[in-house]
Order: sequence, then structure tokens, then C-alpha cells
Amino acid sequence: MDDENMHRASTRSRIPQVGLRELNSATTNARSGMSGILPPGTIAKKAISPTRTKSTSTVDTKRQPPTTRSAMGAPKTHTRGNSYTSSTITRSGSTASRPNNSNFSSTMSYGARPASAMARPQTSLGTRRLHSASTSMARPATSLEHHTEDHAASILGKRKGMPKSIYHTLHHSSWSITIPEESPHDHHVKVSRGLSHGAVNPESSTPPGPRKEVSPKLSSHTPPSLQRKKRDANDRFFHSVRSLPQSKVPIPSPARPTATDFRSSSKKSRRPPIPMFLSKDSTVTDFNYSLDTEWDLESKEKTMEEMIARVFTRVNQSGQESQGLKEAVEVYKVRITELEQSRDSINEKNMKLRVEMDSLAQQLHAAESALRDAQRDQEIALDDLEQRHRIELETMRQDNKKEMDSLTDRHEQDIRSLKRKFETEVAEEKAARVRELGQLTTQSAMDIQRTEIELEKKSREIRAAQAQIQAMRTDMDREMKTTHDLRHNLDTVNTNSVALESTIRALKARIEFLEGGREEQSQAFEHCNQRMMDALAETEATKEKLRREETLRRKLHNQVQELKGNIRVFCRVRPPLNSEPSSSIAPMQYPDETEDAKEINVMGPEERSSLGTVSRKNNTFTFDRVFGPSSQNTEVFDEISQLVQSALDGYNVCIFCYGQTGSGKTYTMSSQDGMIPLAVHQIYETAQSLEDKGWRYTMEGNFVEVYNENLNDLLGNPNELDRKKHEIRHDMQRGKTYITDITTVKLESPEMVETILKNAAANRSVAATKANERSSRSHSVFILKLNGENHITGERSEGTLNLVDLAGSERLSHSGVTGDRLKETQNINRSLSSLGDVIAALGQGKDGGHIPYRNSKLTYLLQFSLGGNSKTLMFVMVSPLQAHLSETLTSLKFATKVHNTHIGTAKRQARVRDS
Ligand SMILES: Nc1ncnc2c1ncn2[C@@H]1O[C@H](COP(=O)(O)OP(=O)(O)OP(=O)(O)O)[C@@H](O)[C@H]1O
Repeated sequence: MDDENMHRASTRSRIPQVGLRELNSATTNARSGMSGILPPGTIAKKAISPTRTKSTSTVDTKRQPPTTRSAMGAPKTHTRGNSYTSSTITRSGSTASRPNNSNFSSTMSYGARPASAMARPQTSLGTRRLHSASTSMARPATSLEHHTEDHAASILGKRKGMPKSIYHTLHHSSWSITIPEESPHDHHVKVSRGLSHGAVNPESSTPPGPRKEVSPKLSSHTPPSLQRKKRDANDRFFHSVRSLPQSKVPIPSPARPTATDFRSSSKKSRRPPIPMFLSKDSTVTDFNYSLDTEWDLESKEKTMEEMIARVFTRVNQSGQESQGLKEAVEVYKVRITELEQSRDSINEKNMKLRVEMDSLAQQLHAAESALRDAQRDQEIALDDLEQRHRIELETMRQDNKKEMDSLTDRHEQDIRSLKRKFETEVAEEKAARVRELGQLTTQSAMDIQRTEIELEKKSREIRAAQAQIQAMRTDMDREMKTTHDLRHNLDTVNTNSVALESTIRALKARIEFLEGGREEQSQAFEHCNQRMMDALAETEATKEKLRREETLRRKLHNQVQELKGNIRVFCRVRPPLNSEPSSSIAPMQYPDETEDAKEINVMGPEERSSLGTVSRKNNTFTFDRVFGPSSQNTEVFDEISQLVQSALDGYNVCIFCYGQTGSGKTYTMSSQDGMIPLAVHQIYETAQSLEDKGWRYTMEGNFVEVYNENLNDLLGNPNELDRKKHEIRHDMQRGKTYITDITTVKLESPEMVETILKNAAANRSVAATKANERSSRSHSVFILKLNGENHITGERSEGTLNLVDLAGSERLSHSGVTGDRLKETQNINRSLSSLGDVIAALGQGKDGGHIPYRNSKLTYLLQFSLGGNSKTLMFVMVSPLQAHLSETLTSLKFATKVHNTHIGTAKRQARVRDS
């Protein structure tokens, strides 16, 4: 093999795996063992280039002429077929140059690695490939194991004519030169160096058959002329060899390179040590070269024989050396066996590990796929769940929406029903509250009235207490003054005592003087006594005369009243109010205004005659007294005070006010200076003045109301108004009237009458409403019963003063009035008509004639105060307004009728004390 091919093989078959350098080196050593496995100490001599090793496979030279290229193609074929071999060969030198890289190499020394150790390096090719490679490849190590000497001998033995010694030498020196003779074209010269016994294993070599001996690279890149040239040279060489006699051609034993040379060569160059071996010993190259030259056969035979002789010599030497080598080989074999066992165990472990790894990988793969399946299943399940969840959500949403709609409807219905219920309840509550408010208002008004009454009472008590205090102060002042006066008098007395003592002394002297004229003094004393007795008799006669005169006065007073008429009519016109303009005032005249007026002229409404002339009728009315608008209550009372005195004298007196609503009836009767208070005051004053004349009076008052022909107690409980029934009872013998369950108030002071009037007014206002002014729709009667007793004369008197405020006398139309209002109207009209009827009946003056008192409650109540022994005064009240003119004329006409009525003589209700 030339350097070029060696280098080419080296470059093409470089072992790439650096990490497997250890085994590679071992492998390389094994390869190099072809030349490098030497006995210790002889390595340098045995070194031989493994590149010389040729495949033992034969090539048909006829079809493919033997050329240098084809000869070199065999290893190339191996190299191409199994790059492993080629690479190990190429690497051998470089590996050998680095023996220290491996302990094993160092231990075994260079080239000591047996061919069997050329196990497939631990590369990435994997165990299987290693195994296949080890089984399929022609490995020297394998051949080393399987080739025996017999086998080698059989090979060598095929060389006919070879002397046994030579054969033996060759056999033991591991060198062999095989010249095939089966085919003239098969010019392979096998010069091989087996490790032990020929080291050529044709079975392990490339399998027989046609082979492409030429390197494709060489064929493709080498110029055809050069290829042809080399083929010619090879042909010539093999031709000359064939022409040699059939004998072993001794090949001079090359001088073996020493290990040092090998190393140095490796260090200098990566080229294999072959050239060194060849150049040093001039063996193959020279031999080839010499073959190429034209030989002189005889001389050359000699030379050859010499060479063979040298070879034999060297073979003998080599035989000896080979013996040592065999021993070494045995050692190596053992070692290799151990290593192989170790390798096998490692391989087994590797195998196991790989199997475990594979199983783990499979498990991992299975787990991963299971995981992926599980993930996929989970995703599918999740999708399904999500889908179901979405559907359920949608269903729930729709259900909820339906439920919410139904709930909303129900809720709205509930709200509507609740609202209706609430409104009903609110309306009921409101009505109840309104009723309650009305009751509370009424109650509060009553409470206020009671409180006012209480306040009034308290204030009266306070005033009384203050008056008492004032009286006590006055008394105290008087006492103090008296004390002061007494002290002054004491001083005076003391002063006078001195004077008196002197006076006494003077009197004693005078007594002594008078004792001398006693008779004159006795006469003077009797004269004085007589005069005093005369004066006392005269005084008693005067008092008797006064009593007789009082009785006479009463008789005369009664006679005067009788002369005035038992029923009298006064007319009073109220003044216009501030709210009433003068234009609304009806023209009225008072002809006798300067003196006691008794006439009133009232211009009637305009009347249109048949001729169309408008005229107004002048109506003149004459009464017992006419009071104009400017008249005061006191003036009016002066005129009636004599009637009040009549009541004190034991007559029944009835004073009533008649007139339309707003004409001034209440003002005249019940105002602060009205007839009732003034009458009470007068009664008190008169009663007190009569005390000197022996009269003691008790006064009891009732205040009643006639409303709708029912009696109401205006001094009673206001809640019982219109509820409590009161009956009118008449004591016909005594001419007394009683009312059942009526409140009677003892008038112990003139101030009490104010309280009575206020209570009565309050009770009437409680019963009043806006649509029904109570004072206008009912008659009020203040009844004052006066009982007097004269403890001197034993006389008794029982008079009654009735002060009546009639309901409005205006003509009330029945049309358009219904219910309570109609009933009121009917009752008012009936009672007033009854009054007129009673007065008219009284005016007829028939004894025992029927007087229709019972036609109304009012006349029945006033039965003993109208006619008979009673004195009646009617005030006809007149409104000054033009609008009331018609009613005014009606009232005046009614009053005129009453005024024209003559009622019989009144009888005094007096009795002589039974004693
Ligand atoms: N002589 C008068 N001087 C001043 N004011 C008067 C006089 N007479 C009546 N009035 C006033 O005229 C108004 C109506 O009087 P009053 O209420 O007394 O009439 P009446 O006839 O009692 O009415 P009713 O029938 O409604 O009770 C009251 O405001 C009252 O003060």
C-alpha cells in the first residue's frame, strides 16, 4: 500500500468519537497488533505496518486485472465495507503515539493489545451494531480466536513445493507470502503477518464473490492514464512472479522498528510506521521494486536463495522469538479473555441498563401517552361538562327568568292588593282620626271651659283672699290706729287724771257744796228722764210708721206696675255694627227721642202702585218704651228694675227678648251689663237693704234651654245636652214650676251670676255647629227664684224672675229645608206662635178661659210667669239693617199685638208667717 492510499484510508476512516478513545485505542492497538503485539522487550523489532495485511479473499484477475489499485482495493473494500477496520488501521499509529493516554496501553505496552480486543468501541453506534459488527466483520481478533495452526497449515500447505522448513519458518514467524495459482490473473501476493498462526482467516474475510476492488474514490478521481499505467506495472509484476518456479519466494525479513522509532515516528507524523519499516529494511518496497525490474533469473535466483537463506535464518530467529511471542500471546489471551468477560459483563450491564432504559422509556412513553390520553379525556370531559354546565346554566337562567317574572307578577299583585288595603285602612284610619280629632277638639274645648271656670273660681278665691287680706290689713291698720289712739288717750287720760284729780277735788268741794241743795238736783233728773222716755216712744212710733210706709210702698209699687200693665213691651233698636255700612241701614225715626220715647217710625219697603209710582210706607209703632241705637243697657235696666223689685216683692216676673237673629237679644239679656247681671246685682243690693227691715232672702238660679221642644240643663254636664230628659212639673196650688234633674245654683254673691252665664254659654257652644248657631235656634231661660222672709213681721215672699232669650223670630221657610234644620224651624215657629197665642189668650182676660200653655215647652215652662199674678216684659229687638226691614216690620207688628194685650192683675206671692 502506498502512502497515498494509506493516507486516504486514514482520512476517510477517522474515528470520530473522542469520548471512546480508550476503547478505540484498544482497538487500534489490536489492529496495530498485527505488527505491534510483541513479546515484552521485542516490540520494536516486531513492529510492522498493518496496512500490509490484505484480505485473503481472492479476486478474479481475468475479469479484473490485478493492479496496484486492485491490490490496494482489497483493504479498501474492507475499509469501504467496514470502515471500522480501515479506521483502526489508520489510527494505529496515532494511537500508538499516545500510549500514555491509557493505563491499559501502558500496562500492556505498545501494541500489546490483542486483536481480539478489537471489539467494537463503545461508540454511539450502540450495542446492537457493535454486536452485528462483531459478528459480520472480519475481525482479526476473531480470526485469532478461531484460527488454528492446522488451518494455517492448510493454507500454507497448499503451496506445493515449499520446503517444510520454510513452511515451518513462515508458519512460526507469522509471515506468509501466498501466490495464488488457480488463476493466472489472480496475482495477489499475500504477504501477511499473522499474530500467531498465519493470522489470515479467509472465512472471516470478505465473503467470496465478485468484488469491486478498485476504490470508487480512486476510480473516480485518478486519471485513466495513470490508472492504466499502474495496472500495467502490476501486470508486469505478477507476470514476472508467475514466471518464477513454483517455490516459496523468500522474503527478506525486514528489520523491525523499535518502539522508540514507532513512537518518534508517530510523534512526528501521523503517518503509519510502515514507511519507516519499509524504508529501514528495504523489504517490500525494494522487493516490489526488484520484481519490477528485469531480472537475470539465475543471478536473481541466487540472490533469492541468499535472501531466502537470510530469511530462513531470520525465520529461525523469529521462531525463537515467536515462541516467546506465543507465551506472551497466551498471557494476552488470558488477559483478553478476562477483558472480554469484563466487556461482556459490562455489555450485559449495558444491555440490562439499556433494556431498563428502554423499558423505562417505554413506560415513560406509555405514561406520557396515558397522560396525553387522560388529558384528552379530561379535556373532552371538561368540554362535555362545560357544555352541560352551559346548558344547565341556560336552563336555570330561563327558569329563573320565568320564576322571576311570575314572582314579579305576584309581587305586583300583592303590592296592588296591599296598596288597596293600605288605602282602605288609611281612609278608615283617617276617618277614625278625624272622629277622634273632633271628639278631642270637643273634649279639649270642654276642658278649656272647665279650666277657665276653674281659673275663674280660683281667681275669685284669690280675689276674695286678697280682699280678706286687704280687710285684715285694714283691720290691722285700724287696730294700730286704735292702739295709737288708745295710747294717745292713755296719755290724755294720764294728763286728764291729774286734771281729774284736781277736778275730783273740786267736785268733792262741789259735792259738799251741793249736798246742801239736793232737792233741786232731783227735780232736774226726773225732768231729763221724762224727756228721754218721750223720745223713745216717739222713735218707736216712727219705725212703725216706716214699716207701714214700706208696705204701702209695695202696694203702691204693685199698683203702679199694674197700672203700667202686666205685660209691657219695650222696643230696642241696636246700633249698626262697624262692619255694616250706613247705606245698608234702614231709615228709622224716633219722634219723641228727647223724652221717654215710646214711638218708632220705620219706613217700609218701596212699593210700586198700579200707576207705577214708587212709594214707601211710614210705619209708626208705639210701645211702653222705645230705645234707640244710642241707648245703653243701664238705661234699659232702669226701666225694668222696678220689675226686678217686684220679683223681690214676691211676684213672678218674665222678661223676654223677641226679635230676628242678630237684632241684639243676647246682647241685651246676657252681655256683661245685660239685664241678667244687672238684675242679680240689684236683687242683692235690695236684699241687703231689706235686711234692716227684717227681710232675709235666698236666691237660687237655673239656666235651661228649650231646643227642639226639649229642655236642656245649661248648667249641667255638657255631654248630657240633648240627651238627658228633663220634665216640667207645676205645683198648681203654690203656683210653682219645677224641672226634674235640673242643676240649681245658689247665688250667694252677685259675682256668681257671671259664672252661671259663662257656663251656660259654653254648654250652648259645645252643642253648636257652624251650620247651626245654637243661640239662634233655641230659647234660653234664666230662672232666678227669690225667697224672702221678714223675721220682724213674719212675712214671706216667693218671687221668680224669668229672663228669656228667644230664638230668632225670622220667618223660616219650610221649603228647601230638610232633616234637623226642618225640625228646628218647625219647633221655633211653633213655640213663638204658641207664645203669641198664650199672650193673646191672656189678653182676652176671660177668667177660667183656656190658655194654651201646653202648646209648646216654652209657654208651658213660663206658665206661672205669663199672665195671672205675673208681670211680663217683652223686648222687641230691631235690626237697623235695610235687609232685615221686612222682618223688623213683622216683629214690630207682633210686638204691637202683645202691647195691645191687657193681662189681668198680678197677684203677689206672699204669705203671712203661720206663727
Ligand atoms: N245695643 C247694642 N249696642 C252695641 N252692639 C250691639 C247692640 N245690640 C246688639 N249688638 C251687637 O249686634 C250683634 C248681634 O247681637 P246679638 O247676638 O245680641 O243678637 P241676637 O238677636 O241675640 O242674635 P241671635 O238670635 O243669633 O242670638 C252682636 O255682635 C252684638 O254685640
